[in-house]
Amino acid sequence: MQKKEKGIGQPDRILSYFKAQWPVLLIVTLTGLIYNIGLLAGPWFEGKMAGCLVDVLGKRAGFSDMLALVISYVVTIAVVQIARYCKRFYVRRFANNVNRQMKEILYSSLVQKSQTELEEEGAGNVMTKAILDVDDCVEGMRKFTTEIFDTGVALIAYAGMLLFYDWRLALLCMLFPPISYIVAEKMKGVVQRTGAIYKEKSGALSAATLDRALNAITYRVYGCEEERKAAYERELSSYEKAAVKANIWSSTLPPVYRVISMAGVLFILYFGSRNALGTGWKVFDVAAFTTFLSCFTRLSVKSSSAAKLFNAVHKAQVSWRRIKPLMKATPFPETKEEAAGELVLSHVSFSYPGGGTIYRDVSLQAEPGEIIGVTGPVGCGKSTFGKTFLCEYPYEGSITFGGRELQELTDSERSGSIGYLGHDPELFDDTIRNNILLGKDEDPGPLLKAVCLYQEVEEMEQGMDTVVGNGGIRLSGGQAKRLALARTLCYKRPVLVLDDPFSALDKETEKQVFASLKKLAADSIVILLSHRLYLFPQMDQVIFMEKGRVITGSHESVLKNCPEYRKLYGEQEGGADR
Ligand SMILES: Nc1ncnc2c1ncn2[C@@H]1O[C@H](COP(=O)(O)OP(=O)(O)OP(=O)(O)O)[C@@H](O)[C@H]1O
Repeated sequence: MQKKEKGIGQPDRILSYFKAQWPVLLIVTLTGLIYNIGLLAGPWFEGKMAGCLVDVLGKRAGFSDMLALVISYVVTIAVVQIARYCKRFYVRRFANNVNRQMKEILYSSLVQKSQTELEEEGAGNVMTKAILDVDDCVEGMRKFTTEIFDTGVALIAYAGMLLFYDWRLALLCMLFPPISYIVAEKMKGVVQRTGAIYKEKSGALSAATLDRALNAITYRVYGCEEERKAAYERELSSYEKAAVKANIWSSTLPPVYRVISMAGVLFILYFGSRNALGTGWKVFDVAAFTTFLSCFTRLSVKSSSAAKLFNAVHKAQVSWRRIKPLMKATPFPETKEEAAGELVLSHVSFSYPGGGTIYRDVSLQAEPGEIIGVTGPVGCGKSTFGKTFLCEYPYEGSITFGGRELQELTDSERSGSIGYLGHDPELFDDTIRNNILLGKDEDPGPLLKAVCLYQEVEEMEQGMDTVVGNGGIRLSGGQAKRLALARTLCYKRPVLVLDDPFSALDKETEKQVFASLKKLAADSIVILLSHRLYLFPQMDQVIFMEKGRVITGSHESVLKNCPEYRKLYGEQEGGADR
């Protein structure tokens, strides 16, 4: 059993994730407030110290006054920094928790999509894209949670302090940061456009470089090297021009925005000095003047981070919109005791819509613990037979499991009863651990041992946290197959259909994995589709398929009654081993 979607009322609403994490967010709020209010102490102390320095020089205060101020300043800054550390720690924890919860829900929803849907969309791709979207979405939530304090609260606090000292001067100089936003917003188009052109040119140059490298010999042999070189030079020079343009816009504009945002300093210098001289709107001493100036400088620096916040939120919204339809409260189908039972096939025939019969009249009975080996020549319909249990297309005859007709079960009931491992391992761009556990909270070690992958994973630099790439691209074929088998065993069902899970394994590994399978799936019915036959003597039943004809029985009886099976078995090394 898993602890899934605990505390997530409506997983398709982003607020639910914030609500579920309220204790962590409470700590974030408290430490965030301490940190941000504490930040005000910086300018305040700086002002006080400047004032004290003037007093010390004018002999109105002693060195001990300054020392007391400095010590209080250091202590306050230390407290503020500790609060900042705690806040960041808990924001990270919030993000990790939400990421895990979202992925659990996502995995659960993807696992229950029909095999056809997944195949159409490319299961590995769907998962990889959705996982990246979850990461972006959570990153946006994390930035929002961080920035709401680091930027939002800090801005309010600084603005409050400025208004407190001199509201007219505050309003006047606070006009400039919004002007810098507006200018930045107006210029965004140019920056994005030149950036996009640069990326495009960079892609073209990479393609041209690769082309020259891969086809170097061909170009030389056919004497078109010079021509290719000239074309390459053209790509290179247009890339350089685009890079310079993009860099000019992206690197020169931020200082301009900063200057606009800081323009209020000129007003502070003019009107603040008048205040200090006693001829302005308010009366400032040196401390108040310094505090005001320092506060405004920080406000204007902070205000530039507001753009970061908007960008993060916008990106998160886009990702959320894409994954929202998948974020449904569909708990993983659990294997129920009462679901275990006998599998009975009675006169089952199958043809794809509009096509001829792939196999006909299969009848058999199987008890939990039995392994049924399905084989036959290439293209005989093994995979089709395996997929019949997924009920993507209607079959003729009857297949009952635990007394219930398979095609009358709901999707969720069926996926709770039938586990399926297809030809394609369907791995997604996540860690080995996540590819197996799909959000479950347990140790994947025993499963990796069962599929003889533990040692290899241990030797990888990141171990179980190695990211395998989309479709398991960074693994060998055999590793990918075993990883997918580990996942299937992690989500064991009463009936397990495994389509050639050992095809990329050597004989010795296959034997070991088969032994583990027998042990781990001792209470399931396993339907094992395979080309290789040397393990077939260990099967409880054998199904041999050829040209629509199906022969069932024990290995010995099929061997005796079916010359084609005998021939196939004899041709394989396993036959000789016997
Ligand atoms: N979705 C489909 N629609 C129509 N025909 C299909 C479909 N899938 C498979 N077939 C056909 O069904 C027949 C059996 O294919 P299947 O993949 O089940 O055989 P197989 O024994 O698993 O093949 P292999 O030995 O290559 O693994 C083939 O003639 C194939 O063209």
